[in-house]
Parts: sequence; structure tokens; C-alpha cells
Amino acid sequence: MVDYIARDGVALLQVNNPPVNALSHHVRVAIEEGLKKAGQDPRIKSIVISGKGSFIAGADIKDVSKPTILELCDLIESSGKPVVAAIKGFALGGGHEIAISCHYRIAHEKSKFGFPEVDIGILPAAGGTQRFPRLVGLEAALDLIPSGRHIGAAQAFKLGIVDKVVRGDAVEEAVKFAKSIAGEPLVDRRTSQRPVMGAENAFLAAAVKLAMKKKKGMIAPIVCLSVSFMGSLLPFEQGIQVEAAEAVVVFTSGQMGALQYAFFAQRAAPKWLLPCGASFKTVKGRPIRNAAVIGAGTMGTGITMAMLNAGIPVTLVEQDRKFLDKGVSLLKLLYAGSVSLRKITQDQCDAILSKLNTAVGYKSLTNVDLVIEAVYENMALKKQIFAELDRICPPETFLWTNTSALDIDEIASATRRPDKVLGTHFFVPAYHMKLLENVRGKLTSAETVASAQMFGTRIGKIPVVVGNCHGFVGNRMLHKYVYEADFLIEEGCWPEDVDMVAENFGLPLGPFKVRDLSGLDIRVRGLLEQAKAAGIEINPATRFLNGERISLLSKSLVDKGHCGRKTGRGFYNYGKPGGKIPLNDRFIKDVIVEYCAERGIERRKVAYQEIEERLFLPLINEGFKILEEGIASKPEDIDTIWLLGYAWPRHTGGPMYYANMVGLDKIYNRICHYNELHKHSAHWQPSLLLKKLAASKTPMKDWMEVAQASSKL
Ligand SMILES: CCC/C=C/C(=O)SCCNC(=O)CCNC(=O)[C@H](O)C(C)(C)COP(=O)([O-])OP(=O)([O-])OC[C@H]1O[C@@H](n2cnc3c(N)ncnc32)[C@H](O)[C@@H]1OP(=O)([O-])[O-]
Repeated sequence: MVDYIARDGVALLQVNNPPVNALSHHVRVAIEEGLKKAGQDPRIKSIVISGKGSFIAGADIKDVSKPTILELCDLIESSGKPVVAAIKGFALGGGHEIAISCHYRIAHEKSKFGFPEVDIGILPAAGGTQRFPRLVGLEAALDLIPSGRHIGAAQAFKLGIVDKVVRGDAVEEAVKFAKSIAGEPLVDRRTSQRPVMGAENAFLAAAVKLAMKKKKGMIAPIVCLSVSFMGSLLPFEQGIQVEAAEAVVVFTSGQMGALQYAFFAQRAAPKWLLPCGASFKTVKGRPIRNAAVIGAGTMGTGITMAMLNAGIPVTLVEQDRKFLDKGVSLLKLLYAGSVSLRKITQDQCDAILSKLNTAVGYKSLTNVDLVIEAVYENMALKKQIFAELDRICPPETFLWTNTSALDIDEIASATRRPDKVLGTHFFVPAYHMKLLENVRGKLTSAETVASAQMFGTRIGKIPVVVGNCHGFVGNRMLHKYVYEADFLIEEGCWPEDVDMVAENFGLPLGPFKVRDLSGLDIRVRGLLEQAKAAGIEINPATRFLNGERISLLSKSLVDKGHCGRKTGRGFYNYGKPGGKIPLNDRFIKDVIVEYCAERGIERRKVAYQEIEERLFLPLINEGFKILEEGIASKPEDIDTIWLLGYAWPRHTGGPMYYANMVGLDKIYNRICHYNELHKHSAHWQPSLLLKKLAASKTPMKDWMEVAQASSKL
């Protein structure tokens, strides 16, 4: 676990604990033994700590509750022989704390430093909250500790974290350096003995404000701030006591479990398993050498950028030169923005754009591995495109569709290769959002699924395989939340009441602010299309569609020209078209009151708890139905989709984890309660799986066994 190599008076302790050299209990013990051995050996004059491959990515997350890294850090710092950290790859969390306890740090130019502890609900409680401000000053510490941000070697050097940045082998350089400083005094190299530079109140207020915005609802960042600040006013030993006391607060808050679950869920979600038994372990994907995207609108250009950024040559295709040129201009504008923000250099931008081709019509697509169609949501149009692509593209070309809800099997039926057809549901903006829902149809082959997952990872996404149903996983659950939000308004809430509850729960924006942003007319169009498909003519009095309660409140607003931010008014008043600040509006309230009066709906005061339950319980109930039907193969997939695609508050783990945390019996009983009251909303009919899990008190890790056993009955 830790190799001990003695050479020319230097003891090299090299951590060897793949995949990320996490500080498991065994590693900590081995480092301690190595330090003691080197300390006692008179031939050893100095020590180097490094990691095989990378440095150390932190504590073993499954083992963080035993913080003996603190003792290790003290042992390193108090060593009578100089200790040098040789850093390649990542020095994160406990690894970073080990590094700053060493007397010197030599880092490779590509190494990264950070305290990601806050993102898994804990503190750098191995003395990090006390040593780091003493090393870099309070202002930088109050920025880096609560943000969890990684920084590169160059910035680490500027801040004084690193003593030397090297291009070559950091370990060799560190060994050479360690030899050169043998016997030198270490007093001023012990970080804990330094005073904190710039201990000023002003930094604290600004940092708290920023943390509350960026890490909304999370306890650890705020605790980190107060502990680091308090420690800066105290001697180091007392600061350590404050750190230890406050660490208990975060360890027992419940957020630690949720955030660590989210960390592992995100890594488990790309590991797919199909009902036929094929999985990421048994089937290999085909790499994508080049691709085409059909449609140069917002989605098409975004998907094109995601592929170009990963070095995949793309042909962007439109039927009309005018639309194509518009899409390419948008794409170039976005890259120019990245250059001016210094996210990429002009040379990098040129290299990326050199991989972009354009075409009018599909004729040139005779040599592509993959086509992703990204035209607007219209089944007839998509089928027509797929039929044509099927004729033109080689038989082995994958044909994938970017849709957020449409039936993948029906699209595939337009081709002679349904096994190669799959849905790639990207989220807006597609070049930025991490989530990719890969939707398998009835006939999609395991090789296609494997290729789509491999492709997703290559373009920097977290790809999650889901089954085919209306809205797939994310939007299917979202629809229930959106319905209930509307019903709450009909029954007596104002938009701001509902938004406040959703935002207090941890979502960045409530459902009505989101609707104003995306446009009310889009939802109304969807509703009207649904009605048309069901052969129903909507009139002002309509309250049911296919036996289900619906709300036409959005339609009433759209009919009055309230389409959201773009028209300056939606559920809120924005002052002007394109305005950004939502203001409550008497006129909108009058529209709501009139709408209810016309339909004989009696408005009432709706309690906070009811708003919260009616927003989130239907969505959770739908999640259990999704598991029951095999649309998702594990709860981690659903939670990852909601964390990454819908900004679900991470410190509650995701909707499935949250349900488990609250207690499935409680969740089930409340759903039954609302089901009694709202018989005309199928989303309140409790999931059978939820009922079984609640009754059996099955732990979350075993839910799928119950789901699979039930599906076999
Ligand atoms: C009082 C205590 C004070 C100190 C606290 C701490 O240090 S808290 C810790 C502070 N540190 C952090 O929070 C750092 C967390 N880690 C990271 O941010 C990233 O892993 C990375 C940037 C190091 C590498 O990214 P990458 O994309 O190259 O790789 P990847 O992310 O896919 O991971 C590969 C595999 O390693 C696994 N695994 C990873 N880390 C840990 C861990 N600490 N533990 C256990 N396991 C870990 C991961 O699950 C995956 O397993 P799988 O699925 O293959 O079975």
C-alpha cells in the first residue's frame, strides 16, 4: 500500500493504493510506519512522500468517520527530518492536508489541488481548516475551502501552496531537492507555527454570502468558514479543537450521507445493465470516429459543440442553407466567447473548428459512424428523416435521436436497423450540461447501448441508460411536479408561494420561474397537441383530459399575451420583454382569480407542508413506478438524472434517496392520503413497489431485488 524506498539518504514513501491512492486505514498506518522507520534510521536525512501515478485524492470516503489523518499530519509536520511532498495528479482533501503538513511541496505543472470535502458533506478536519489559512492567508482560504474548487499548479504556486513547479518527474526533482536540504532547520517550514495573514472580518461576510448562494442549503461550507475564521484568531492548538468540535456537527447532520451517496451514485449510474442481462461488463461499444448532426437549432449546435470539444469531427446538416449559416454563426459566437473569457486559446478554437463540416441535405452522409438527429419534436418529421438516413447511411451507422419525450420505437420503425436506433436526450445547453439520458428502444442492441455509453463518457457526460416511455425518466417525473404546481395555483396559492417552497427545498428556481424562463406557450402547445391526439377539443371549461385533471391556467395567461420572460409577463411581471427580475403582479393575480371563478373553483389557504408534499411526492411516486417497470435499472440512475439534469439539491441525495431518508412508510402514507383527495390524477395512485418496500422496510441497496422479484410474478 505504501512502498518504502531508501536511496542516497532519502526515504521515499510512495502511496500505492489504486485507483486514486485514497487514504484508507491501511495506507495511513503504512505512512505512519514509514515515517517512524525513516525517523529512526540514522542513514536517512530527509523524506519524500508521493503517490504512484497520482498523489493522494483524499480520505477513503467510505472511511472518513475516523479522522486519524490529523495525527498523520502532525507526525509529518513535527518530523525532525525534512519532509517533501512530490505531487503529480491530484492532491485533494486529506491528500492536500498531508501535502501542506510537509515542509516543502514540489508539484508537476499539471497537478491539481483542492478541498472537495464540502461537496461530500464534511470539513478538511485533519487540521486543514487551520493550516491552510496559515499557509495562504485568510482571504484565499475562505475562497478555496468552502468552494471545494480545484486549482492548478500555477495558481497553487502563486498562492504559496507549492514551492516549485516542475515539468519533468516531480518525484525525481523532490528526491534531489530533499537531499540538498538535509540537516537544514525547519522552524519556519512548519505551517501550524505561522500566523494567519489578513484575518479580517470583511472576508468572512463576503465568503458567507457567496457560499450561501453557490452551495445553497449545504451546512459544511458555512461551518468551514466559521471554523477557519475562528481558528485564525486563536492559537493553532485551540483552532484544532474548534475544528474537531464542529466536525461532529457536520458528520451528524445527515447531509454527509446524502452527499456521499450522490458521489457514488454518479459513478454507478453509467454502469448499465439491461433486462436481458447484458451489461457494461459483458458488451463492448464501438468507438465513434466521426459523426453528423441533423438540425442546426439550439440543440443541434449544442450537441455539435459537445462532440467537437471532445475532438470528434462533425458534419452539421440542415435542409436549408439559411438555417445552417445561422447555426454555424451561433456556434462560432459561442467559441469566440470562450476565447474572450480565456477558457480556450484562439489556436485551440481554430483546431476545434477545423473539425467542423457543414452540409445541406443528407447526401454526403455516406461515411459516418453516427448520426444524431436534433430537429424539433415532431414524430412525422423525425420518421421521415430516419427513413431517409436509413437509405443513405452505411448499414453499420448508428442513428440516434435527440428527443425529450417521443417514442423511440416508433422512430426506429421508420428504419431497417432498429437495433442501431437509440434516443440521446441531451439537456440545454448541450455543450455544458453533464447529463445524457441514453434511451433504449425495444429493439436497440446491447452493442448500440454500449457505444452510446462510451460516446457519452467521451464527450464528458455522465450517461445513464433508461427505458423508452413518454418523457423517459427525468421529464416523466417532472411532468407530475408541474401538474401539481398548476393545481396548487388553482386551489389557492400564488405563484410566489409555490416557488418559495420549491426554492426553500433547495431547487435553484421554483416551477413558475422556470416556466417563465422556458416560455408558457411551449407547455400550452404540448397540452393542445396531447388533446388533439386524444381527439378532444379544448374549451375554456375543460378540466379533464382522458379522465385526468388538467389545468388551462397557462393557456389563459398565454391568451392574454403572457408567454413568460420573453414577453415581459408570465406568472411574474418582468417589466419589459427579456427582463430578468420577477416581480409579483396584481394583474396576474386577477387573471388567476377570474380563471378560478369562471370554473367555480373555490380558492383556499394552502399550508406550506401541503405545497411541499404535493410538489415532490408525485414525482417520487413516479420514480418508484419507473423502477417497478424497469425503465431505470437502479435508484442511483434516477437520482443522478435529477441531480445533474434538474438541479435537485445534492445534500438530499436525489428524490429516491430523499424518500428513503424521510422513510418510505411515511412517504407511502402521505401519497395514499392525497390519492383519496385527488382521484382524478393518476399520479397519486401509489406505486406498488413503493407499497412493498415500505411494508418490508427493505434497505435501499436491495430495492431492485424486490422490484425484480415483483416483475417476475
Ligand atoms: C477528517 C477527514 C479529512 C479528509 C477528508 C477527505 O479527504 S474526504 C475525500 C476528499 N476527496 C475527494 O472528495 C475526491 C473524490 N474523488 C474525485 O474527485 C475523483 O475521483 C478524482 C478527481 C480524484 C479522479 O477522478 P476520475 O474521474 O479520474 O475517477 P473517478 O472519480 O471515476 O474515481 C475512480 C474510482 O475511485 C473511486 N474514488 C474516487 N475517490 C475516492 C475516495 N476519496 N474514496 C473512495 N473511493 C474513491 C471512485 O468511486 C471510482 O470507483 P469505481 O467507480 O471505479 O469503482
